[in-house]
Amino acid sequence: MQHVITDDLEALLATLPPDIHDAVNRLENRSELLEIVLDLGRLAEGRFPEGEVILSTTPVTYADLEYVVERIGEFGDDNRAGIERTLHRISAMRNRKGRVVGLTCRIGRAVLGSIALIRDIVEQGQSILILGRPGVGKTTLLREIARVLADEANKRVVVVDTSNEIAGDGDIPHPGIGRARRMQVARTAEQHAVMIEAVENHMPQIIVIDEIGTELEAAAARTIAERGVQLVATAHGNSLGNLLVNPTLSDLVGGIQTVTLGDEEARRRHTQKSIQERKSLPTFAVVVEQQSWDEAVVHRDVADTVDNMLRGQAIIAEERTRDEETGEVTVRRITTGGMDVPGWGSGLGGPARQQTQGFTTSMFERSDRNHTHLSSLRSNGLPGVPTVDPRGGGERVRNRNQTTAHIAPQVQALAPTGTSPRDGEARAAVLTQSRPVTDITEGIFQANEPASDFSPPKTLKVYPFGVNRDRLSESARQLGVPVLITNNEREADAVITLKNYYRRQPERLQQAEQERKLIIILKNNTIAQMQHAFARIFDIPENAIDEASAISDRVTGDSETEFDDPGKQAMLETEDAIHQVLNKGLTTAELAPANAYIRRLQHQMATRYNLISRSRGKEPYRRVKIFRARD
Ligand SMILES: Nc1ncnc2c1ncn2[C@@H]1O[C@H](COP(=O)(O)OP(=O)(O)OP(=O)(O)O)[C@@H](O)[C@H]1O
Repeated sequence: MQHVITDDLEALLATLPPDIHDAVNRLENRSELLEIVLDLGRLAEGRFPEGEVILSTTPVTYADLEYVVERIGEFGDDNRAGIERTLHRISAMRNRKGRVVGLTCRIGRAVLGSIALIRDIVEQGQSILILGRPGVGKTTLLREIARVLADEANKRVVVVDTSNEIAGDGDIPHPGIGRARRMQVARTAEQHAVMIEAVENHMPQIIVIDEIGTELEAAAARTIAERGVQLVATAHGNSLGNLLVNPTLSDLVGGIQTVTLGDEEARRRHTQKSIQERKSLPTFAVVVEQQSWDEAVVHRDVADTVDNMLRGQAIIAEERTRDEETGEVTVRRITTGGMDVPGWGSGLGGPARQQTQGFTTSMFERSDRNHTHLSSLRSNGLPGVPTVDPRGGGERVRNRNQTTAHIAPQVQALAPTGTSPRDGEARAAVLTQSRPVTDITEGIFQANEPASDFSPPKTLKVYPFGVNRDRLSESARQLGVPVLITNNEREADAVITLKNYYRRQPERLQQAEQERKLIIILKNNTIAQMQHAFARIFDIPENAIDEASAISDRVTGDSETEFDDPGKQAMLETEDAIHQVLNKGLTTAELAPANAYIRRLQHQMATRYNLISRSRGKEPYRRVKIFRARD
């Protein structure tokens, strides 16, 4: 599709002194004009992607500058102003007394179709960070992403619009953001607070934000991502590499820490004792380095790329180019330095590039291990859940309280494929159905289907219900399985939940069962359990899991104890109950008994969602009940 551009250029020209206005009107390539620059005592200039043109014959005067200032909106504390209902941005330079001595008038445009380059990634639901030099078109791309997600993907999108640049000046957002909602920010310094407010008050599925630039904003971004909301944002910096070494913002891509290895470990790794490692999971799973309107380099797995960068290994990225004439997007895999990946495509038994609906795309394998795995998936067809033990009979699975629950004979578990002490009882069982749901402890099943008939799609879309999303994505990433975590229960192929939730609220999963989705039940929120479940589904050997778990645990600091934390569990349950009341038509929800401290947190959370809450009963059974506020 060719781009459709709305630029309301006339509205900006009307604010300029008449001679400059006329000079712009005489330009042939006005539709490519980026900025008009007025500096006191100099000739006015027009900036194009290719260079500048002169727009006046006499130097700019104070009167010229005042002419413009009188016709535009008020300047904010960031020295930026706009023109109501347009996307233009006018930035001022002032002398030491505050008087305007220079103006940069940027022509804002809504460019429909500019998302083409990364549309597939945006729709996958991962958080995306867009980098690029000033003026490369980041805000324009962000605006189009907001519109497409709101209007075409029907998502609840909130734009946190610090300088009113994404949705334009004035209180009514520019149609360039479609149905996305916009929150204005009174003072730039409050951007981080508005980001959090957006999540707490307006239930967005996606938050769009221009220019994450401070530590507080980076921290707010992490909080938002941890709440399972997709973030699409821009930040200063041209590349993932320079963001990583920027102390203020490196947390966005996982951050760096120095660790000291023991002598033995250093010898084994052939490294020095003091090495640099990624500190945490990146807030943004994907980084897009925008190079121009039609070119970008995409890092689809930021965690992996950062790990490789820190180990001094070559990194592999995708270079995406959009053909201006045909609109077709081409994807090339490149290594550091922009070289094609040698041999890519040749050894995989498939074409190097694939053409789908005008989109030329490659296969997205990552490391060698995953590479092998995915290519074996291709040659053998996707494996279904591994074969059920032919001997039949029941299987005893220990539940949380170390008692044993008997699963009906139709519900069969796989013979264990290894006996690593790490997984022990956590090993996921693969179950067939025809059982009262309350009999289930942990396992994977699909309603009314023999387990062996289940064949996951090429990418398994998983909807987490009470399960920690970060750990889920980290476990899939480390195992190298094609799992996408979605916020949309309907589009999911599988629902992953905890035994506790499943026991207490099976009705939540009834819809998923009716739609014959795969249901994965974990005993608790640990990476080890998640990996075992995925391993079962994707037929991954045990040693790969143990290796991957060891890495994940080191990176995330994961441990059973941390996730058995009753406080965290209680708050997850509260969030879930609130979700039920707000979205599922329940009028009340009663929470499990909890101590006074947790009850206080539960009341606070309910208040943030404008719900009423009361404590009921006597200790130790005192519990919080949440009600929908009367309309
Ligand atoms: N795809 C496009 N087609 C036509 N014009 C575009 C396109 N993308 C951006 N522009 C124009 O390029 C200029 C710079 O774009 P934009 O403001 O989005 O850049 P930016 O990277 O956000 O800049 P900054 O970092 O300074 O905020 C604007 O005039 C915008 O209208």
